[in-house]
Amino acid sequence: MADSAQAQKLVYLVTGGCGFLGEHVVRMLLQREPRLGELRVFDLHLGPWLEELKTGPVRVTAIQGDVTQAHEVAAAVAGAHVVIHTAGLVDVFGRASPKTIHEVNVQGTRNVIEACVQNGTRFLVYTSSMEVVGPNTKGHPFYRGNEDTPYEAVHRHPYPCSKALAEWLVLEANGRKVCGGLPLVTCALRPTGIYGEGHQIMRDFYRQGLRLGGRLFRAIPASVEHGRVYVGNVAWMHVLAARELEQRAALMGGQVYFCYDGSPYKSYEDFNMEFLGPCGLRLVGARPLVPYWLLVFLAALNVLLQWLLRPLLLYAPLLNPYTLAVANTTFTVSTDKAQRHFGYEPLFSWEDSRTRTILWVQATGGSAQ
Ligand SMILES: NC(=O)c1ccc[n+]([C@@H]2O[C@H](COP(=O)([O-])OP(=O)(O)OC[C@H]3O[C@@H](n4cnc5c(N)ncnc54)[C@H](O)[C@@H]3O)[C@@H](O)[C@H]2O)c1
Ligand SMILES: CC(C)CCC[C@@H](C)[C@H]1CC[C@H]2[C@@H]3[C@H](O)C=C4C[C@@H](O)CC[C@]4(C)[C@H]3CC[C@]12C
Repeated sequence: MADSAQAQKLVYLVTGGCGFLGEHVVRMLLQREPRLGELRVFDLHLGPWLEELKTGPVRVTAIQGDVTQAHEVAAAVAGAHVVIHTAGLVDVFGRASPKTIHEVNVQGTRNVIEACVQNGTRFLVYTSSMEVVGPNTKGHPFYRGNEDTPYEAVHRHPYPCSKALAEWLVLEANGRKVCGGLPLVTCALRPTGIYGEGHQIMRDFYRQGLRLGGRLFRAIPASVEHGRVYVGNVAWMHVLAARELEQRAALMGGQVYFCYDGSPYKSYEDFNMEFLGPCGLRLVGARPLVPYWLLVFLAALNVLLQWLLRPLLLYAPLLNPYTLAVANTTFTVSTDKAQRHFGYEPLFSWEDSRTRTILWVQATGGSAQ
C-alpha cells in the first residue's frame, strides 16, 4: 500500500460474524487489526454480545441479514474494503435439507462474490473446510498431508459438496475485475475440525458424559488420527490473510491454505479428552467397546429413524453413516504454506489453547448457555 494511504482506515465485513468461528474473527479483528475503521457483522441471528463491542473505538455495525438474499448482501458489502465470508450452514447431521445447505453455502457465496464485484470490494477471504478434500467416501486416510498432497476427493454428502463448490467459486473469481476496474483478490482457508470456546459439539459430549455418570465410551480406534485446530488460531489466520491479501496479491490470490497450529494429532475422542478429562470425565476402554459393524448398523438405523420421524419431529443424532465415516478415517494436515505465503504463526500455543478451552467447558458446559 502507498505511504499516503498507510493511515487509511478500512471497512471490514464479516459474514456469519455471530457464529462459533465468526465471533472469534470479529473479536480478533478488533484486537489485532490496527487499520480497522468500521467492522460490519452480518448474520442471520445477531448475538447480544455485539452490544458491548459498540462502545469501543472502532465503529461496529450489526447487520441482520441472509446471505441467500442478494440485495441484503449487496447492501452490506457496499463500501467495504475487505470481506471475510465465514457464514455457512454447518450440517452433517441431516438437520437441514440438501437444498437449503446448497442455497446458503453455494448461492450465499455466489451472492458475496457478485456483491464484491458490483461494489468494487477487492479482497475476499473465504472460510472453506478440510472436507473440500476429504475424508472421501472410500475412507482413504489423509495422513499429515498438505495443500499439494494428491488425494481422491469424492463427495456425496450435501455439506462437503456445497463447501467444495463454494470454494471453487471463490478461487475462480480471483482476478475478476471489480467495479472501478481493479482485480478481485481471493483466497480460501480450510480449517480441520475447529475446537475452543463456543464449540457446541464439545459441550454436547461433556453434557452426555455428565449424564452417563462422568464416563464416555470409546467408539473409534485410538489409532485414527484427526486434525484439530484452535478457534483463536483459525481466527488469527483469517485476520492475517485478509491483511496481507493486498500486499501479496500475486502470491496469495486464488490460493487455498489449510488452517493448522500446534494441536496434537490424536483420535477425535482422545483429543476431546484433553479438555473433558480435566473437567472430570473419563473415556472408558482402550479399544472401541462397540464392534464397528454395530456402529454401521446403528448409523443406518438412525437414517431410517430420521426419515420415519421427519413428519413428527427432527431426529438428528451425532451418529450417521457420514459422521461415522469421518470419525473413523484418519485426516491430518502438516503444512507451512500459510507461514511461507503470509507469515502466519499460531497466536496461541497448544497449552494456551487447551487451557482456554478447559476453562470454557468448565464455565459453560454444565449450564444452559
Ligand atoms: N466448525 C468446524 O469445525 C469447521 C471446520 C471447517 C470449516 N468450518 C466452516 O467455518 C464456517 C463457520 O462455521 P462455524 O463452526 O462457526 O459454524 P456456526 O454455525 O457456528 O456459524 C455459522 C454462522 O453463519 C450464520 N449463517 C447461517 N446461515 C446464514 C445465512 N443464510 N445468512 C447469514 N448468516 C448465516 C449462522 O447464523 C452462524 O452464526 C462455516 O463456513 C464452516 O463451513 C467450520
Ligand atoms: C462415532 C461417533 C459416536 C462419533 C461422532 C463424532 C462426529 C460427530 C465428529 C467426528 C469428526 C467431526 C467432524 C470433523 O471434526 C470436521 C468437520 C469439518 C467441518 O467443516 C464441519 C464439522 C465436521 C464435519 C465435524 C463434525 C462432527 C464430526 C463428524
